Order: sequence, then structure tokens, then C-alpha cells
Amino acid sequence: MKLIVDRLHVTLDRNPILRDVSLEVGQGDIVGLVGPNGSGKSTLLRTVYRSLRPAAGVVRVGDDDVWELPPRAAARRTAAVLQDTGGNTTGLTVTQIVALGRAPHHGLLGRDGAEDHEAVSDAIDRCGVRPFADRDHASLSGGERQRVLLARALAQNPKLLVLDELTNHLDIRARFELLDLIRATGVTTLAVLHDLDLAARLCDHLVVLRAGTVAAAGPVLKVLTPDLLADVFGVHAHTERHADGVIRITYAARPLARDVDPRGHPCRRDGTPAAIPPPGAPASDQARSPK
Ligand SMILES: Nc1ncnc2c1ncn2[C@@H]1O[C@H](COP(=O)(O)OP(=O)(O)OP(=O)(O)O)[C@@H](O)[C@H]1O
Repeated sequence: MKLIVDRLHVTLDRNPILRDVSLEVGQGDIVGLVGPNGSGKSTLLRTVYRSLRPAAGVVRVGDDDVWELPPRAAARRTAAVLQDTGGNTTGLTVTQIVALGRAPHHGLLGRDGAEDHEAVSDAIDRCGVRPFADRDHASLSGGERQRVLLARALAQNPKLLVLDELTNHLDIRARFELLDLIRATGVTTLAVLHDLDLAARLCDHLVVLRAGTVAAAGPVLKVLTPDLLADVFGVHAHTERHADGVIRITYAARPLARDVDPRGHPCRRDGTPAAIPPPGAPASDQARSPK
């Protein structure tokens, strides 16, 4: 199903956290949500998986506003894998954790049927956690637990996957494997990723948040321009597609100084110029961080 976020505003403790945020994830597409710390990525995800009601705006999954759907119907559509959803799982096996993904599909009696067993078994296999199936979930490594949480989400058979830093605990091979796995699901996905290289590998499109607003959105190469990387992330970098088809980002050795604007002109900490550069003045190389 398609996800549409339309003119979303979120306020927390009277502070505006998201302002006029709109984005779209097409059926089966993977869109990466990126941005500096505190830019509002997790807050946006919370409105999408219906844990935080927006002050204004609409979140539509398929044809329905998720905030108008009954909670159980909304839960059947969207599965979220969050940074710290491990919770206290001591005493539950991996299979039991994955089976929790079936809860939104159960009737009043809450009994597992053949379809539930099949969905759980299939998710366990797809995520490669069969070797741990009978282990206590709490005894797994961080990376193993991440895969189990993804298996729980897939067991739910969702129409929309919402992922918050899923690859955090994973080694590099496991990251690539997980990215392949997410791609193979074919499920519409909105994923928060801090690692821009991984975002470029996984995603069809990116949405860049800065201070609660959308700074840019579109195909990876169009979005991750040197100006945007300097402006939003404060780094000198360039992005290109290599001969193997993979988009990679090359970063300068150091971040931009905080008191230099993206063109290398001195500025105040709030980004306003310290002095108006004369017309046509070249960017000061001295003011730039070394490449
Ligand atoms: N209850 C609250 N009251 C006021 N501000 C809040 C509240 N909860 C979160 N915030 C602020 O909202 C902003 C956005 O937070 P959010 O967690 O969505 O950012 P993020 O982009 O996911 O950050 P990170 O990359 O560090 O995980 C932050 O500045 C945070 O301090």
C-alpha cells in the first residue's frame, strides 16, 4: 500500500517539532528518512505507526487516514521495528517473540491458527533466525535481536514497514544481508537511517529532514548534493554512482567548521553571515575544512 503524509504538524510540550511535513512512499517502494540528530525523524515515524497523534495533517496508508481507523485495523497494516523495542523479553523464546507479530490478526480468543504458524515459520526462515528459534530472546546478541524484531514485523504480514535505525547493531555483512532482505519483502517501507551510504544503497528515494521540516526529497543522487550535505549535515562530501551501480558518498576528512556557511563564508552560529561578502567574492579556501 502507498503511504502519504500530508502537511503534518506535531507539537510536543508546546514546542513545534514537525512543521508542514509532507512525503509519499509508493506501493512497494523504500524511502529513507534522513537528517541530523533531533531533526524529527523518530517523531515523524511515531505519527505514522500511530503512537503520536499529530496536531494537524494526515497520515494515509492505502486509502485510509490511520488516525481514523480502529487501532487494530491500523495495527494490521503497519509494522514498526524501532530502536529500543526489545523491552523486557526475558523468558520468551525467539519463536514466541516472532509470534507476537500475529496479535493484530487474532480474534477475541487470541488463539494461533495454521495461518499464524505458517506466517511465523516463514518469517523465521526469511530472517535467518531459525538456528535461535528456541533460544531465550534476551540471550541473543544485539544484531541477532534486530533480525528477530524484523521477523516479528514480517510475521504481521504488514502493508507498510516502518524502520527506525534497524541496522544499528549489525556488522557490515549483516547490514547488507538485512538490506537485501528488506528489499526482497517488496513491502512499502519508510526507514530512518543515519548511515547515508546505507540509505543510498537501500532506498529508491530519500526525504531529508532539518529542524522539523523537509529540506529535500527525491531520488538519492538528486537529493544528496554537495550543497545539501554541507548545508544540512555540515560535511564536505560528494555522491556518485560507481561502475558497479552502487551509489557511494565520499566525505572530506573533517566536518565543516560550525561558523562557516556551505559556501565557505564566515557566518554566525545561527547561519547568518558574519560579514556580507563583496559581490562575486570567491569562497574562502581558508575558511573551508580541508578535503
Ligand atoms: N516531549 C518533548 N518535548 C519537547 N521536545 C521534544 C520532546 N520529545 C522530543 N523532543 C524534541 O524533538 C526533536 C526531534 O526529536 P526526534 O527524536 O524526532 O529526532 P530524531 O531526528 O529522531 O533524532 P536522532 O537522530 O537523534 O534520533 C528533538 O529536538 C527532541 O529533543
